[in-house]
Amino acid sequence: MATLLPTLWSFVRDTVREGFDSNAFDLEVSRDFDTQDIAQATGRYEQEAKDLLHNKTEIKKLISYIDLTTLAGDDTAGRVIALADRALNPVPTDGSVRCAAVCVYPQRVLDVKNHLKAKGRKLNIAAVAAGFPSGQYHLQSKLMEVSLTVDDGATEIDIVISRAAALDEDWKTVYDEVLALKKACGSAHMKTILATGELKTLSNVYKASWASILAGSDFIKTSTGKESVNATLEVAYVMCSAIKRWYEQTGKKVGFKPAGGIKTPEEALAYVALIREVLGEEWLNPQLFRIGASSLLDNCLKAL
Ligand SMILES: O=C[C@H](O)COP(=O)(O)O
Repeated sequence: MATLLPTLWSFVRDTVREGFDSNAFDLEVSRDFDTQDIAQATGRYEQEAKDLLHNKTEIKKLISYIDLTTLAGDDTAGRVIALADRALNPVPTDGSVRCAAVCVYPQRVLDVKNHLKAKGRKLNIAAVAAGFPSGQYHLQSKLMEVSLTVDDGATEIDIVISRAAALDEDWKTVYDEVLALKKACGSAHMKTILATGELKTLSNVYKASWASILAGSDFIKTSTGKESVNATLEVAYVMCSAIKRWYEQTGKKVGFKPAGGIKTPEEALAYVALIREVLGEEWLNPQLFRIGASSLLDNCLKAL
C-alpha cells in the first residue's frame, strides 16, 4: 500500500499543472435559470410519465437503466451476491432484460467480482468511493480508496464532489479534485455525484455540473441517496442543460444519473421524458443514462 502513495501524489501534482481557467469558467457559467420555465417543463415530464406508465416496453427499458443499489452498513457478501443475481435476471418472465450495473460499497466489490467469475457472467460493478457520502476526507485518502476499489474489480466508480468547496464557490478545487479522481479511476468509468440537495442554488448546481464535466466525468449524478433532498426533476433539468451545452461545444456526450429517492416507475419515467426532450432519444441507453435506485425494481415488476 505504501507504494501507492507516490503514484497518488503524482495525480495531484499533474492535476495542478493542467490548470483551471477561472475566467473561461465564470464566463461559461454566468447564466440564470428561469424557475417558472423549469416548473412548466417538469410539469410536462410528469404528465408524459403518466402516459408512459402503461407501456410495458418502457417499463422494461427502465429496468435496463437501473444501477441496482445497496449501500447499507450491514451489507454482507450474501446480500450483494443476491443483488448481482437479481441484476442479471431482474424480470423472472423475461431473460432478455438485465440491470445496467450493481452499485455497492468498496468493501463489497470483491464479493460481487468473485461471484460473477464463478458463474462465468459479466455485469458492470459500480462502487461509491472518494469519501462517499459526505466527501469530508483528505484527497489522498479519496484517491487511495478509488485505486483500491478499481484494483478489486469495480468497473465504475461513483465519486462525490467536495460540497464545502462548492459552497465556498471554490470551483477550482472542485475541478482539481474531480480531475485527480478521474485519473485514479484509470479505465473505470467515473460518475460524479454533485449532492445537489446540499448545493443551495440552481446556479451552484450548474457550476458544479460544469466543473465536473470539464474535469472529465463520464457521468454526472444528482445525489448519494443520503442527503435529505435527493434527485429532483428541477436539478435534473439544470444538469442536463450543462450536458447539452458541453455536447454543443465539444461533440462529447456525458451521461446523466438521477439517484436517491426514486421509487416508482412513474417518478422514473418523468426523468425519461426529460432526457428525451432536453438531450434527445440518443441519450436513452445505459451507456448514457442510469437511474440509481434500491427499491425501484420491485415497483417496476408490479407494473409489468
Ligand atoms: O446511488 C444510489 C442511491 O444511493 C440509491 O438511493 P435510494 O436507496 O434512495 O434508491
